[in-house]
Amino acid sequence: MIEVEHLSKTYGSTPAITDVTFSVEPGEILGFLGPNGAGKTTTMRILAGYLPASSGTAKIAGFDVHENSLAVRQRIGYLPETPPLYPDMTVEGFLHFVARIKGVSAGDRNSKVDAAIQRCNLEDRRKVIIRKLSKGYRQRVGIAQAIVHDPPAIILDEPTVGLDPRQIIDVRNLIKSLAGTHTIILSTHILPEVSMTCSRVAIINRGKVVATNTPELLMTQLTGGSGYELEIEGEAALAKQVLQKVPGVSLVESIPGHHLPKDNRAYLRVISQGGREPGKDIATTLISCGFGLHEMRRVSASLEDVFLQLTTEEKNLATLDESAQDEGAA
Ligand SMILES: Nc1ncnc2c1ncn2[C@@H]1O[C@H](COP(=O)(O)OP(=O)(O)OP(=O)(O)O)[C@@H](O)[C@H]1O
Repeated sequence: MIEVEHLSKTYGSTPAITDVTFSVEPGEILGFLGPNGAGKTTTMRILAGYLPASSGTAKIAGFDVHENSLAVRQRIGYLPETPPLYPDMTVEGFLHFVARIKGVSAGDRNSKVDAAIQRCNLEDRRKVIIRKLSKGYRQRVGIAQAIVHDPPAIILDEPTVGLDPRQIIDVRNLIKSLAGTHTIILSTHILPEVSMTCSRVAIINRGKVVATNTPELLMTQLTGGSGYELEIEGEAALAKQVLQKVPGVSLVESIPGHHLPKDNRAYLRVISQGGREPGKDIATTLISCGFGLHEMRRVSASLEDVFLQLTTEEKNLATLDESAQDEGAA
């Protein structure tokens, strides 16, 4: 439904995205995950037809976003980072207006607006002026305007930013309820958003897609599904340096919330490379370098570990990409 191939965008001489390739199957929710400045908004805007790419192609339902932008706009709903709302209109009035400009016929407008209002739980606010709505409700109106013409594809750019925890849950549930009947691409820098909402994830870093897969398979592939938590005696920074050199170790990080400088203890998480079991070498290296080892246990790696690893290391991670795997299997 959404096919992006070798997409690049340069602002002046600054590359924002480089050779971005991914696809989203019908009914799927793809999480487009990356840190600030990774290139998420740039990609979303190109897909929505608001920004021309410097090179490469993007197609939605078979239509090129650049060459057939009108056909594409009829088939997508787009929620930018800041929802495009008219604050002096009522919710209902605004959705009628959007339905009209999106080409919904006069005869269909009432039923489409009602359906969007119902889907986004806006029944009790339909007559309210938008400027009087809370941020959470405005976001729902933003999603309602994206789906009012019932497009097959929906593009959501950071849909839960600035919402309180309750509103975040509501908006995530709403997005999940749209899957199956819609194809969704959702950009976010928030990890739990991806594991809770998305069936697949593309991780983007510094303008490049560094991995694409289901959240579960990404974790397994990258880490072999395992890591180790350590309680050691000695200086954390030094221990990290030493452990990073152990063969089979991919990432060493401090465990947040554990900081007891008084007794000279450090709490570290070590993530192994896929299929490697460096536990024995970790223990012997620590002991031979004079660290005390008070505890060492195996833990499953989290998506957070994967994300950190992919976005903090300068590695060639192309082998983690599904397409690269397919090629390998062929
Ligand atoms: N209009 C612009 N002119 C010049 N550079 C830009 C412009 N828009 C974005 N950039 C740069 O392109 C890169 C990608 O930005 P983009 O907004 O796409 O990232 P993002 O992943 O959406 O980040 P965030 O989560 O902070 O919104 C950044 O380095 C940014 O500074």
